[in-house]
Amino acid sequence: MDPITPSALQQELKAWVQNKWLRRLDAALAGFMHELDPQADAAVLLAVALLSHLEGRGHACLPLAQLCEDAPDLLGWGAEPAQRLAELNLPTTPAEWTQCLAASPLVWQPGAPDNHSPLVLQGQRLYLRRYWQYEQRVASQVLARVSATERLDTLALRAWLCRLFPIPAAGLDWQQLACAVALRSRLAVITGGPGTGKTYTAARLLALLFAVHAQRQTLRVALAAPTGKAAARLKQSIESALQGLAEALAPDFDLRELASHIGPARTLHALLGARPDTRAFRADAAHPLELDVLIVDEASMVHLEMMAALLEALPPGARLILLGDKDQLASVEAGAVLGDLCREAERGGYSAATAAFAQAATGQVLPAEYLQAERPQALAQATVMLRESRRFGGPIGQLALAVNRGDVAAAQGLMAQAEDQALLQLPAPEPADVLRLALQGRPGAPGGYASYLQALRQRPPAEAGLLAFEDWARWVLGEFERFRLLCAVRAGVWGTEGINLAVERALAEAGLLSRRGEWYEGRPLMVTRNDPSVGVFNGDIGIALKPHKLLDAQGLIPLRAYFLDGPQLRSVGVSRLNDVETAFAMTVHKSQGSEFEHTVLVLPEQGGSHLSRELVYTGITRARKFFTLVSPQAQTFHQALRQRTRRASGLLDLLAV
Ligand SMILES: Nc1ncnc2c1ncn2[C@@H]1O[C@H](COP(=O)(O)OP(=O)(O)OP(=O)(O)O)[C@@H](O)[C@H]1O
Repeated sequence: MDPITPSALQQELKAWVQNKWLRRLDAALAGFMHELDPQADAAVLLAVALLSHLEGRGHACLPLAQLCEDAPDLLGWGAEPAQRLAELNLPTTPAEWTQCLAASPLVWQPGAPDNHSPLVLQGQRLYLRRYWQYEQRVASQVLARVSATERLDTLALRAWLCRLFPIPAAGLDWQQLACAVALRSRLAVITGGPGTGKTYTAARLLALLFAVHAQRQTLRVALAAPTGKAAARLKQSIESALQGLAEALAPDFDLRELASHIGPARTLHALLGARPDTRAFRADAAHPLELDVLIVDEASMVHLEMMAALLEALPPGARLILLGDKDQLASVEAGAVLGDLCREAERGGYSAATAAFAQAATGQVLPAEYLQAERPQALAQATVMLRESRRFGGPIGQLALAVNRGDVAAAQGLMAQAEDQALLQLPAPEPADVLRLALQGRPGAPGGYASYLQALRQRPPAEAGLLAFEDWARWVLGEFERFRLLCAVRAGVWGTEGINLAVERALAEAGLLSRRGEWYEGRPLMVTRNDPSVGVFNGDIGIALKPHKLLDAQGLIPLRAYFLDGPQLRSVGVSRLNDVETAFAMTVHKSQGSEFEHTVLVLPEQGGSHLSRELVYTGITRARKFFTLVSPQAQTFHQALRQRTRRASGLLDLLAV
């Protein structure tokens, strides 16, 4: 049978869009490439559509070997689209694919004269040129930063470390090792599960940097995170940790005074200077950030494009310290940079030189299992995984570990231990059970949204003044953060859309909210798009409240959305908010960087490629005290645990030096 023609392929792609196997954008991109090259082979056009589809699913490239090996798995497709793909009679081996792509004028292969074509074929990976460039930039920046190691006075370093870690750890002290290792290079990656002390370690590292820096008074330090909430949390934790360390470092220097110069923690968008309607930031290689040390928390949420922009905007001499949990979900956007950077973190992979340095600086001997005699990688020498959780060792921590291992039996066993109220799996749940959880909580974990609704009703009288109003607003926002419904998906009765509507209705019917139209006092909201002109960023969570005594021309009080950044309250008139959603229920993706006393994870009835072990792990690790699993079908939970997310990327290969 002859291969499909380009025009027949366009018809086929249209049908795939109608069947929702592809996005409209994916077929349109293939059409655009056909216009650029009217002679284009159908296989090349199909590769473009699949590449675009994969980019929409978070992959940085189309890995041809994987496409030939297991297309349904890679594309997240069921049997029918996979069958239709096979019937197109197009290349079936990576060699056939690369031959066909390499012959196309739409494709450039590094090493050949650059024809500025929109696609790049690097080995057996096809990229949109933009993503190929991001990967190249990230890899070259990372390697340059980890390769330039500083010579340090290990004796002095050891003395400082003893003061910063006065209590010897029971086993290997990875936190101390992380401080020592991170001090050597201009990029350090510190990963670990929740409560393993990433921020605790970063604060000590910062104190160490002040200690060893010749001009500590002028050291410019900045803190940032992908979301406003995570940034505020980082600032608070670092600040209080530095306060606590001041005694240990006095009288050599005044850490409190140095810490007071650290500016506010910002979102990465704000730090880099996001501009409306453009991908470019104000800060870039030509206009670098004015700082010497940058600590970025929740780095698992930093996507490839953002990481490339961040690394480029950092002056070559500045240090970057990335903190994050490598096992968490990656960002919605393409790339899983932290996961790629930490792929070998569990094994250590330290060279003999790093081990000798670590021993000299900390007195600890790295066990042989963490050493790599042959070809140790440069990045591994600047990466440390923290392994002991300080506040997460209980049942929730054990459940997170079981999920991370994909151990369904252990996870089910933990949730079945009825005597432990921290964990619960609702048996055969109905949508009404989710409403009950939202209104009342559950045995062992009472409350739900009741406490925030109670706070809402206790607004101080206007005469009590602005400060009383602000305290109340902080209280309402704080109470709201105690409980959250997290969904794996958006659509359907078990998705955020269905649950938000149902909860709003149930609370109104119970007389707990008076809901008139879209905006009502007490509406919890999440910002879904950055809007620097208004000062709100994707992922910000707020609550609509009547402000303190501000009447408009009609004598009405227009609602404002209030947000809490640490202790800081900020507000925006709701009419200025264009992209917001109600936030009684939010997706697990959007919950990253937040923690709630009681977290309820709601899975959909049907499994699918959107469910993964990383998603369940991320949901569980959002819970501080109580976790409830709502899985309408038991096998959905099992399927999720069996499915690991591996995003296609060439970063691992580029970094393997
Ligand atoms: N070595 C240590 N000794 C005493 N307390 C510690 C130590 N390491 C961490 N902690 C404490 O454990 C708690 C968790 O630490 P931290 O917040 O730094 O963890 P984290 O990994 O940043 O957590 P998250 O993933 O939630 O951001 C904090 O209260 C911290 O002070």
